[in-house]
Amino acid sequence: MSQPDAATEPADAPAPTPFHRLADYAAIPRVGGLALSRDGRLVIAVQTLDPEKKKWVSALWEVDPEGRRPAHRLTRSAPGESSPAWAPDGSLLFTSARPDPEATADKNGEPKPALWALPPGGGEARLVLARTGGVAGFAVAADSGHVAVLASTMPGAADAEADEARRKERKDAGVSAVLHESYPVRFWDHDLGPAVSHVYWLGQVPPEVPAGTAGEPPELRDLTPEAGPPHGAGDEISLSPDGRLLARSEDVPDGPAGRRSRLVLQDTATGETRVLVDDPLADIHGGAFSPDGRSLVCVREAMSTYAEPPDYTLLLVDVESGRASDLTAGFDRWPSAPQFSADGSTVYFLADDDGRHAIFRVDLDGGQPVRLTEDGAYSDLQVARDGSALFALRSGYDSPAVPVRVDPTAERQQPVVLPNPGTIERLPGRLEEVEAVAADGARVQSWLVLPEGASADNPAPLLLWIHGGPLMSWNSWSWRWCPWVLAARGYAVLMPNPALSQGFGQDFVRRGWGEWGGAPYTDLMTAVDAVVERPDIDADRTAAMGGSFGGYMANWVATQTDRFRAIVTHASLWDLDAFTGTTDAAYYWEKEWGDPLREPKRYEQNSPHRFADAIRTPMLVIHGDKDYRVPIGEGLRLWYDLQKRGVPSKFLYFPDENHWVLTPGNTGVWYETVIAFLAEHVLGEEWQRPELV
Ligand SMILES: CC(=O)N[C@@H](C)C(=O)N[C@@H](C)C(=O)O
Repeated sequence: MSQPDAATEPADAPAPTPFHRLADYAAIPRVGGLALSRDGRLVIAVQTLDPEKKKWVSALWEVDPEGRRPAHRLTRSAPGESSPAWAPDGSLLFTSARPDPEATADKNGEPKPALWALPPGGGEARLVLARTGGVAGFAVAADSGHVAVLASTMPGAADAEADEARRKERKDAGVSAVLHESYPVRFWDHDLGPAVSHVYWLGQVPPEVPAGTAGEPPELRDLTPEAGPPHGAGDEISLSPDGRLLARSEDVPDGPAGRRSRLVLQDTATGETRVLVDDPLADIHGGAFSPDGRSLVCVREAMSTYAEPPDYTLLLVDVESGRASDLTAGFDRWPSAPQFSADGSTVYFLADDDGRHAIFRVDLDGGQPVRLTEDGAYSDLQVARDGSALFALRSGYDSPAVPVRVDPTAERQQPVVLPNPGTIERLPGRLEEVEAVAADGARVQSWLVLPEGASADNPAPLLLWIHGGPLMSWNSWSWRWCPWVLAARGYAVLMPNPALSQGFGQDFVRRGWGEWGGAPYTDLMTAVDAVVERPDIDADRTAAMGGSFGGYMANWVATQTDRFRAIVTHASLWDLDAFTGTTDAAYYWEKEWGDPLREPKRYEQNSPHRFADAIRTPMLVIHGDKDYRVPIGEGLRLWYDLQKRGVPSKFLYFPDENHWVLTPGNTGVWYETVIAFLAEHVLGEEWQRPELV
């Protein structure tokens, strides 16, 4: 960030917390990604600012699983390292776009991530595998150490040379066009095709060659030669512990312009493929093998329909017969990320539950899932091989993600936080959990961040933050929407989980299904009504903000009420019909809303653009041009509609950001512009235009 932050003290005075100055905030190390070796070594990925402060770069750090010693850094390079996974011999595999010190000739073009290995005893990392299109991911067999990799490959290219030649041919001819013959054509922020993802068998990681000797590139065998557009072989793979089987979820057509995923199993020696779980009414994904390799646990996501939201359950699948049984029948939450216990008798998984994203355990011999953790949101769950512990990353509104150790037998526990470089010493305020009751009796749970000093004598202005999805919930730390940055500037931030939020049961989702402007909106207002009654909140100085679906809702709020002094809407849906036809996965939305030509009702009832004339509240519109989830047309049309109507408004446009804002500089101006806009309209201060925009 190049700007001192206007909302704080002089640049040389020490700030009370890193949230008071945006430059300090950008410099907080960010933990993401955790891997546990079979002998209990733990590694995390940590992002820090590069020396020019132009990007966050990830490096691998080793963490003491006992929590006695401080974490220490294992890797260092300008492009960074990510996706760590341990091989059974104790070497650490990871991906990195770092240059190969042994390379004799420079291959032209953008450096792409390659597969690297750090030897078991430490020392220099060495290059294992590079591909022109990069290594997009890999899986390691837990016992045998065999490796399979994901790499994007040009159509018809039988080997790496042919792939490279085809890419070069297009480049030399100045061709970037793609001819599509199937739907979809984009994903989040990138085009699909002409190269698609393939799964290659690498086998054992080839031994290191003596320094100065040119080693042969490892031989790869294409396990998915038929992989075709749009998604190729997919991006989720796992290997059986002995490396003999590979499970992956494969994308298949589902009616015209529709897709769903099924689980396929491949013999890694012969390449022979069979469909293991295929359900025309569900997406199947996330397959994980049992320690004996005889079973798989995966997620079944019952597809939504016009009448019903999706629903999730875990399937236990017999690898030999393909017989599947429901492991979480009757569990009214949405399980994800399943993993077997060390002895194969239990499955651990994650699920949203009451404003948390908790770790659960379910035994294979029956019984209901048991919640192991009390507070917080967990990810990257790893099971110790001796069954003694679970390791994971934990975040919440009280902490960004940090590595923790969890007792696999205790219920509703607080985990042990392991020493790491990302722990925050002090937050600029305090966190409360609050609730309100909607007109139909439904409980609406919220998180409330209060700034230091908020009291009846000094009530804090209030920001309503609306989460995206909409099938999500506020429960985990976000660097992009961090309430503490606003708390450091004196605001209270309310983060409610209204109808459609996950973790409150299927009926709570049903309450808002197909009626976004209904219960989800009224629940939010119920949550605000309850909080503004508090003496430490200033009911008169309030604003509403949201991104993505949260942006949709911010727009809807603007059309329904004048109670807020300002609205901030980022990557927002404005005209639901136009959005559905241009988002990257239209079929996802048409299930809920119907075909806009044949069933226009839900579009007409819920599309904010139809009520544009009612908007009086000043609005800050924010959108990234590379957003293919909520295409830029939504932001442009909203902005035009506001300007045409003379609504006081500003448009913060990011020509090269996607659905999120990912670079430190742009993140800085996002916060600066939001803070300046709120200061003008909520605090009544003079408009201070951020210098760099
Ligand atoms: C395919 C799809 O649209 N998935 C949703 C989870 C999604 O991306 N929603 C966006 C609009 C959001 O609110 O985050």
